[in-house]
Amino acid sequence: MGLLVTAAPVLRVTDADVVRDGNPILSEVSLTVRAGEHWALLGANGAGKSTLLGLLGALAHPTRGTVEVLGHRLGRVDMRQLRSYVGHVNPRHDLRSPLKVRDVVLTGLTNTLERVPRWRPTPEQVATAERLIGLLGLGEHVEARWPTLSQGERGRALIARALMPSPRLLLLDEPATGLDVAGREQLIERIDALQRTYSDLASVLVTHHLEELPPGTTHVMLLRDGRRLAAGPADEVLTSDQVSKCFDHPIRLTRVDGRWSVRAARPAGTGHV
Ligand SMILES: Nc1ncnc2c1ncn2[C@@H]1O[C@H](COP(=O)(O)OP(=O)(O)OP(=O)(O)O)[C@@H](O)[C@H]1O
Repeated sequence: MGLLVTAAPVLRVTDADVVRDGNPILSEVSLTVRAGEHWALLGANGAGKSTLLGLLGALAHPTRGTVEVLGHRLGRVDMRQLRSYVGHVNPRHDLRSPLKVRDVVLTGLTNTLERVPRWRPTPEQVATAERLIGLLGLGEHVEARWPTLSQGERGRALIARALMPSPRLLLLDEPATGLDVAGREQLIERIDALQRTYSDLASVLVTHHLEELPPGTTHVMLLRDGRRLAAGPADEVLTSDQVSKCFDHPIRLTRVDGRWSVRAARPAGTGHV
């Protein structure tokens, strides 16, 4: 354990800029993520969250500055190979064939949408897939076929898939989008369970909804207009004042039982009696 704490950070972004079509999308963003930390990237629509997640997942290079993923500097390393060590959960998983949940999860080992012809998992790999399916609360759906799953079940199956290669880093891009309240709560419960089970795993979750933050969120970065507004331990960064600045709206933030909730702050004298 001690070794891991002092080892190279899982992610290190230093003064990164991203410019697309001449427009600055990210400016001077720095971020260090260490083993066991669970970060949330928060910001309004268009703040640059997905662009930053793309750098962290070795999907794109910064225009300026440096990005190190698992100790490897982007630009000096085979991006495809590096990506296979990062668990990146993309809710837009364009699987067409009716694979069973177990097989979908096993495609995390080949990093493919479909099962690779003639590739056969070992009994240990099948056991790992089934254990992860259980951890994500899908034990009763091991044999279920992809098209029959609800959106929430698919999302959780994709997290199990991303965990198959035992990544040190898990990236979650708006995992609760489109879920009803039960689906969202089941997702959060399962993310919480996996963060407790894999204590060295680091994660970065992108969202614009503070209600979606798992209670184990340790750190937060607030992005506004492509710039880092604040970053650090969750309880220091998530104040009504800073979140109001981030979303450019007066917001009152509360935390109950580890979960956050927000509502618009009303000017004094306008509340209901
Ligand atoms: N390839 C591109 N060319 C030009 N502009 C782009 C490109 N990609 C993204 N942008 C712009 O960069 C800004 C940040 O986009 P990004 O998707 O990173 O934001 P986001 O915070 O994830 O937003 P959302 O919450 O809406 O998903 C947006 O204004 C977007 O229109």
